[in-house]
Amino acid sequence: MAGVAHVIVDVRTRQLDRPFDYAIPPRWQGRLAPGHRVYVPFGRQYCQGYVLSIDETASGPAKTLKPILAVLDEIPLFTPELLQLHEFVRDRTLCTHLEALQSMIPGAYRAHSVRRYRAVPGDPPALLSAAAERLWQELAARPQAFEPLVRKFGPDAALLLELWLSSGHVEERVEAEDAVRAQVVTVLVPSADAQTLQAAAAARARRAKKQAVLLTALARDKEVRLREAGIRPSDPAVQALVEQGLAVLQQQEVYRAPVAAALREHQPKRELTPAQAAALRAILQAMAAAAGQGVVLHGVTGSGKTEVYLQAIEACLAEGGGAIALVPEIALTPQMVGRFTSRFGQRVAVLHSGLSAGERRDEWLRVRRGEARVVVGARSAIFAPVEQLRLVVVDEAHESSYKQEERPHYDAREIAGWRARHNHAAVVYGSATPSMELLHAAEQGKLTWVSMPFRIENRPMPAVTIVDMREALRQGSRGLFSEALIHGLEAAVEQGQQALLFLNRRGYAAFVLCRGCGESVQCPNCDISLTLHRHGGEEWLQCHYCEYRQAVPEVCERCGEPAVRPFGVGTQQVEHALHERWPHWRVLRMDVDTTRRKGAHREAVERVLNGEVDVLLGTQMIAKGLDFPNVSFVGVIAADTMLNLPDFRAAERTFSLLTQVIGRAGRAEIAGQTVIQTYRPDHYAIQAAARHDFAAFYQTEQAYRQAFQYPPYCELAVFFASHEQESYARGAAARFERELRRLVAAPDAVVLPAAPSGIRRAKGQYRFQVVVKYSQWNRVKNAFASSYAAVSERMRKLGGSCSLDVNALHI
Ligand SMILES: Nc1ncnc2c1ncn2[C@@H]1O[C@H](COP(=O)(O)OP(=O)(O)OP(=O)(O)O)[C@@H](O)[C@H]1O
Ligand SMILES: [Zn+2]
Ligand SMILES: [Zn+2]
Repeated sequence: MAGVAHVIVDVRTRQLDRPFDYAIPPRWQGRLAPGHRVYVPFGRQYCQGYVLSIDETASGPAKTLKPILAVLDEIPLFTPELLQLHEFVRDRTLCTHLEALQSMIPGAYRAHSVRRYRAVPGDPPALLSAAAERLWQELAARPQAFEPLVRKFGPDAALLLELWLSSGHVEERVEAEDAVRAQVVTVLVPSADAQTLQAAAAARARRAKKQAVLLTALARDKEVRLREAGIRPSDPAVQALVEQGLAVLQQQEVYRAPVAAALREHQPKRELTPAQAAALRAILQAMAAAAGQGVVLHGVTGSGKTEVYLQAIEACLAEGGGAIALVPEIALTPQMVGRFTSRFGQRVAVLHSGLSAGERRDEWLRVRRGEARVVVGARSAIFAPVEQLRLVVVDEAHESSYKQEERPHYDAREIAGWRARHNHAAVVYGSATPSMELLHAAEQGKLTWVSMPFRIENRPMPAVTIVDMREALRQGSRGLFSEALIHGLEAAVEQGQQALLFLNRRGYAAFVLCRGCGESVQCPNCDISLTLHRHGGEEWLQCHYCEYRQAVPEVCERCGEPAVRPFGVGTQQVEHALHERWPHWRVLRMDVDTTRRKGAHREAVERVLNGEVDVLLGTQMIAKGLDFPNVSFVGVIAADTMLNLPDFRAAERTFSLLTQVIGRAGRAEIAGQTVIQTYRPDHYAIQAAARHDFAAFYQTEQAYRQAFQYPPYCELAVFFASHEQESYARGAAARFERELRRLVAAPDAVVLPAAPSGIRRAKGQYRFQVVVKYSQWNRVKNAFASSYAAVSERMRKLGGSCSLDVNALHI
């Protein structure tokens, strides 16, 4: 009886998207389990693979099967739950086994192969040169990997190794090595009891002081981490203790601790307000029901949602359960992470893209080993291997960053629902502006709706003034700041409070335009205008899509007029205008351009909290989730930038973003004032946000979505084809459309005609798309899968690429 493992190999081709059979070598039998990561031969190469299932009883043909070469981890990386979940992800997003599996684990767990050489005991080969002699000595000492040998001895080493391999003097082994491995430290541990150690220490107190110190430390702490103690393993004192049998040297694994992104903000546990207590009760009930129930927590900005999450998780831990809390792009929410880590300490693991690969690996491993029971993280943390999961919290549940834009196109909110059902747990979707989808699901009775309609201590919502910029323009004002905005800023800063200025566009100006002929300067690779940047005395044009840069032309490239002028305002321009007008104010700008460096975001938040900033100016990243008690004024420079995007969610996004940014004002003792500048003061999204009137916005928006059949009244799928040549991209989209129309029809699906994407060309690739509206994924998924297969492979051979985003947020 041999046993066969069904393995998904790490080779990226759609045709290989099935398990392959491998023989389980005798020494792994009974130990190998589904979810284990293994190392296998495949074709003429070696690669890592994931065991999907095992057939212990299989025999016969197993003889001819290739064997598993190694098992890469002590425990299977994938729990049985995650293996099941990968099937769901595959089914829901039409991705491959490999894509689904790899999206669940940290990138550090990607092994590559290392070839290692070992001298075969016995007579050495003829050593004809000094170099050969040295190489042989090196190999005789211990096995060596190929790359370092060649680096050390030059290309001749490769020839010699070939020669010795064929003469049988050297053996070769292929081993797997992870991209990022465990961090190990050398520790000295006692091999005698405390009494013996103390006696030995006393005996050496005079003659061998260093040994005595080490022995005392060993008796007390049971180990000495040598690097921390500033002692080398080769130190004579260490060696002496080892030789005398009093201690041994060991390699010990240590976790890398991620601290960079979190703020040490300790917040004591609070007495809940009645609204918070009611919300907590609803969550605990959902947990107790053990039926995978979902709760929408609709709490206005500053209503104290975080405290409710923290206490729900505490209850969950008290019952021995685990929890996952998702936050959007965690690097942007250092306060949230800080509140979790200061409340739960070592029981929390933090997982997000701001960590180094090593930190992420170690945090993940702490979860897998059951040492951390609470996970706080961004989108992919929804796959954290938390066992006995009782609660999933999705904070700011309306955020589009929960949807993965690349393959596999999963939505973490949906995965949260799956995991809650699978574990008989509960899921909470918290937001000040729940999405239309959440509202719809609640109306259909699929989710429970809980409201916290007031701020903590009944603090008032900020007062909002809408400024009609058309009016200001008519009255001859050309400045960036209206009278009301200037007044609000000055009032706040003069009273020692802080102000926040929001503008959703980075750079200096939106684009440059020739006044002679009306032409703007376009990116050569993309179908969009270049953005003007001005910083540190320099000026350049930059593409926000592909990062292409060029100088600002002095004359128009089309008509030759020296009339190229900037249009549209960006954050750099606002920063400049603030400096001009109020030179003594301390202004901090926060956008993608100022926060690229690791930790930059946390530092900025800290500076605001420490009162080192008068005006915080920035894009989306200052609009959400931050809790600054001293901010009394919020100004929105231009509310229309988001409204004008060609997206059916533009109104919802505007409403949500304005509500969030207004909500940053007046969160503590001081009352909040806000000013919104806009060219469309009557738009329902702006009006509703200004009046804090959720119901009004939702009613209008719902009617519109229903009339035009947009989500939540259907789902959208977008097929994308891109190619350097326009005709290929168009052709692939047309073919997909044709295939799909052949297989599905209304009412199951409405297939819209193939058309160029919003940005027709990006990064040198033409892009065409097909949008499909459907209502039940199960009724259309097979048609999608086969239409996609009919197009994608051919497109890949032509040097282009395709993608299919189902349950898409945008078109
Ligand atoms: N029960 C309580 N008593 C006193 N203060 C509280 C209580 N609960 C929360 N707070 C404080 O109220 C403030 C706002 O809470 P929190 O940041 O959780 O708001 P939120 O609901 O998440 O709002 P937003 O959606 O705007 O992020 C915080 O400073 C928090 O410490
Ligand atoms: Zn011109
Ligand atoms: Zn570009």
